[in-house]
Amino acid sequence: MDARTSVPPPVNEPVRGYAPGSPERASLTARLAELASQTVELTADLGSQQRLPGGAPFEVTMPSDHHHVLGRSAHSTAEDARTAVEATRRVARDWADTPFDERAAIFLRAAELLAGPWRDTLNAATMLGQGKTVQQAEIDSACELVDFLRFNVAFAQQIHEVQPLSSPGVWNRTDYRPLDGFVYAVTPFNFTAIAGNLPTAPALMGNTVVWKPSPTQQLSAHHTMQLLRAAGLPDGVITMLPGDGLAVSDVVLEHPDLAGLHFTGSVATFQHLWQRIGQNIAGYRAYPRVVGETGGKDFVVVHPSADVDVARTALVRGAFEYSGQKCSAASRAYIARSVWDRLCEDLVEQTESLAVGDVRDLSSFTSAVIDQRAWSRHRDALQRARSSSSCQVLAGGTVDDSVGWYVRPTVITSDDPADEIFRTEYFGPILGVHVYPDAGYESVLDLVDEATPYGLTGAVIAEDREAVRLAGHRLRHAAGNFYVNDKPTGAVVGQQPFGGSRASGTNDKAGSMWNLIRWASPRSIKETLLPPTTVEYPHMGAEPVAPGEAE
Ligand SMILES: NC(=O)c1ccc[n+]([C@@H]2O[C@H](COP(=O)([O-])OP(=O)(O)OC[C@H]3O[C@@H](n4cnc5c(N)ncnc54)[C@H](O)[C@@H]3O)[C@@H](O)[C@H]2O)c1
Ligand SMILES: N[C@@H](CCC=O)C(=O)O
Repeated sequence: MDARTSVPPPVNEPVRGYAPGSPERASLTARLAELASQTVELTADLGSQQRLPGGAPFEVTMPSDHHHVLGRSAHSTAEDARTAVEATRRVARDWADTPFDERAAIFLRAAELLAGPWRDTLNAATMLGQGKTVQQAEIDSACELVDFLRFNVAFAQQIHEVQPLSSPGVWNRTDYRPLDGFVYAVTPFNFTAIAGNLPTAPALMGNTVVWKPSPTQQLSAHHTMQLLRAAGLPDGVITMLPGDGLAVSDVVLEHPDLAGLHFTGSVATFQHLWQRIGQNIAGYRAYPRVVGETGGKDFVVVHPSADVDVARTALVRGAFEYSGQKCSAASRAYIARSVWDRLCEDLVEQTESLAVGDVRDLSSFTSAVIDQRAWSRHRDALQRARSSSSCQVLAGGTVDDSVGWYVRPTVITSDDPADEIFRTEYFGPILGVHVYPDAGYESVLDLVDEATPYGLTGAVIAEDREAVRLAGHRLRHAAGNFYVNDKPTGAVVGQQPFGGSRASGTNDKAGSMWNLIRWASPRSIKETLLPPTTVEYPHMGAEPVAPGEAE
């Protein structure tokens, strides 16, 4: 149990604008040029040693210029995984015994370093390596990660403050122990903040962590690890294994000390990892906690009363920022006929005019998709849509891989609400639109609810209060993050705790105390201050003798 002081009240990190002529733009541009001119060795972090893993090599390239190599790494082998697990196990007890305040101070320092001197490095690495524009990098690798680091400390303190009642003569306490083993954090390519949060949240709660980032996020993962070290994170508390994770999972998921999986990525990968844990369930010392946030097919419902400009902005930003590579991206829209008649032309024109280009050109609205696999998936989806009699490509629809993995922001309408554009998570810049008759609002809400197995994010655009209420009610389980008159993306830590249910995940809400509690195993302690010294209870005594009654 830790003695506790109070932690600094968290505030959200302000988003910088990077306007032409601003000092932040000059300093970021210089760092972009530096990182772009280097080829970094992207090592594994195995506690006391940082070295390349022993498996097949791979390169991290720029999505917007795929001939440009930013870093070289290698896939981690089973032997690397064993070394990483042993490194975390060696320090587990010391870390668990480190007072909360001291653990918290490391992550608070990391937040300040990132908000200040490390900001350009993480932003530049995220822009170059993951194809984010400056705005998208800033809200992710700077602000959201700073927020996770700051707010989690405050949430952890809130958890520690939840203590039981004590009756007279007794002192009851809850000891928020770390889990009885290590946590496996497996993270996606698309958010540097998520990749940073998944290992640090369990570590803050006193756990040690084996972190397996996505190969396409390895450049910013490398810098995140360096940042944590600069903030004072001891060797082995978080170990990091680059690569595809196949050999790593063979070791980690079979290890008796596996105490938790903290995952974000696709449904298929999550279900595969959970199945493997299930298969080995009798082989663990304690039942592993499984937390996973996965895919989405996120909706925007536009009511006849909607403001057309609000709808257009929510659709374009929601669907095409970061080329739709957010689990929260708007990828299916249901638009009332009367609104569509006024919206269609502007939506198409605005989509066609979006600047799509190299992330180093700060005037780009968005850039390329992450890699060849994503690019091919979009090429095939667009070919299918073009040849389908029920689909009409209204904007975009073209791809180009000559320099980068480019897919133009695309709007496709279909009369068939069962078409795959309304059901499949392409994870890219394709927005499916279904136009419904104005009188069909209630039935369209049922359609939205039932069309996909997901339940991540969604939005309703309406001026009519009853329409908003109805959507909120009918779509209660269709989205874990529900937006009214806004895009369905851009959740802010501490303001809109993030996560969905159904196929979209376990809904443990990253950036909230509900997530952190999953990384604690509470122990109830009862201390009796004046303990009893006799066995008998009052009911066992002899009946009192009535006055005058013979004994
Ligand atoms: N709900 C959310 O909060 C959220 C946030 C971001 C991304 N996502 C989802 O993530 C997906 C996109 O990310 P992605 O392409 O990186 O997902 P992915 O499932 O392909 O990969 C996720 C991670 O799993 C790893 N992985 C795959 N197989 C593995 C194995 N056998 N053992 C160990 N690791 C393994 C990958 O290398 C990567 O690190 C989309 O479906 C998106 O919706 C969800
Ligand atoms: N939290 C992010 C999405 C994360 C998924 O990729 C948002 O709200 O847009």
